[in-house]
Amino acid sequence: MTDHTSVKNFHLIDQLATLTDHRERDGLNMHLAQMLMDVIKPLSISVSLVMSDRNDYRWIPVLHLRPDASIQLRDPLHADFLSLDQVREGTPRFRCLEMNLPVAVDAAESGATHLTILPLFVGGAKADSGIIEIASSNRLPLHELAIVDRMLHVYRNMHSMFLYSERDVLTGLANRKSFEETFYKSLHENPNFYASWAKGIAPDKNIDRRSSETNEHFWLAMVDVDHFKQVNDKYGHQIGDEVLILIARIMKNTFRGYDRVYRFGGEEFVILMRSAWHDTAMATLERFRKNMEEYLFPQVGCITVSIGMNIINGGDPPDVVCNKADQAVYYAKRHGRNQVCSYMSLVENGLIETDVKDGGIELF
Ligand SMILES: Nc1nc2c(ncn2[C@@H]2O[C@H](COP(=O)(O)OP(=O)(O)OP(=O)(O)O)[C@@H](O)[C@H]2O)c(=O)[nH]1
Repeated sequence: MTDHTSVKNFHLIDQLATLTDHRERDGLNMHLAQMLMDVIKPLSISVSLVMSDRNDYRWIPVLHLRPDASIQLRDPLHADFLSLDQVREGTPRFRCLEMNLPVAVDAAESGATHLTILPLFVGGAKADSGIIEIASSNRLPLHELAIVDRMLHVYRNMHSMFLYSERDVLTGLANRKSFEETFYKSLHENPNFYASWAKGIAPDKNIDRRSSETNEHFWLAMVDVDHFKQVNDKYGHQIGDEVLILIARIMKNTFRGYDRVYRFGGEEFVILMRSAWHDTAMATLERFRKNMEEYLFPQVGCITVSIGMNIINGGDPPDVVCNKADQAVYYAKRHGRNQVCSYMSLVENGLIETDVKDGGIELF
């Protein structure tokens, strides 16, 4: 082996080793793209993920890397869903996902450059899938494709390891551990929002009248299943578990693909959602409450939920926002269950007292 070859091999192994240094999923896409840029030296590398809202599947470009290091990073939580390109059958990207294989698009078809499209994960064309696109002057030679394939192999292993640690084992929803990270991320990646959060600006109680679609807010809802102990006591723990799995499914079908749904533990769930208006956030939660009420759970029949919601604003750390939503849940439980209560409205109407200060500022 020549010195040159061993230096190259060492470099490759070093790149892979640093990929496994990551302790969080964030940054993994960028590291993969940088690694491929370094080894293959293409014109550009892009990563796009599939987002879904019920049966509407769209591409969200999350990363674009060129040798001059100009990059673009986007988090699906902030995407304007309807402005994204739809996933269309028959396109090279779709074929790549469908076949789970690399697809080469010649310069004549794609414009000035050759494109090599590879599936980011294995599992076909559905939500949570994605592609990596490599633009090059010439078709990628087989030995380079083999390198990309092996790097993707390591990437996928790392990715599924992170995914496993972020998931609730029973329902497959995100777990409590991943909540805090997303909570802060959602604030950081929305400059207007973060500016007011960092300054500790109190939420505007007229928010439902003043907000516009371009000025969206984040809302947190806590969901607690009503009389769940009775389900366990009457039908057994296994049926109780099945009910929790079905509730998670109803939640996934009710909320939009870019809303985040968590199981905090037991029969408690949390939703982190985006909406410009207090009333539309309430209406979405009301739709979920109704879907629950109308669903007939096998053996058990009807199960209802009590929901408390609150805006994320005014410098509240996650535990304070959760605490306020929890107070609204408590109110719902004490006043008949099977209802959605807004912390803001309850405080405004004098139905509960603000016992939590927001970064030293009294809200109302
Ligand atoms: N099957 C199952 N049950 C669970 C799980 N985690 C917690 N539970 C049960 O959830 C029940 C929660 O009961 P409580 O906190 O008394 O509340 P509840 O019966 O829903 O009553 P309200 O909240 O007042 O409407 C307990 O019986 C727990 O054992 C789980 O993973 N699986």
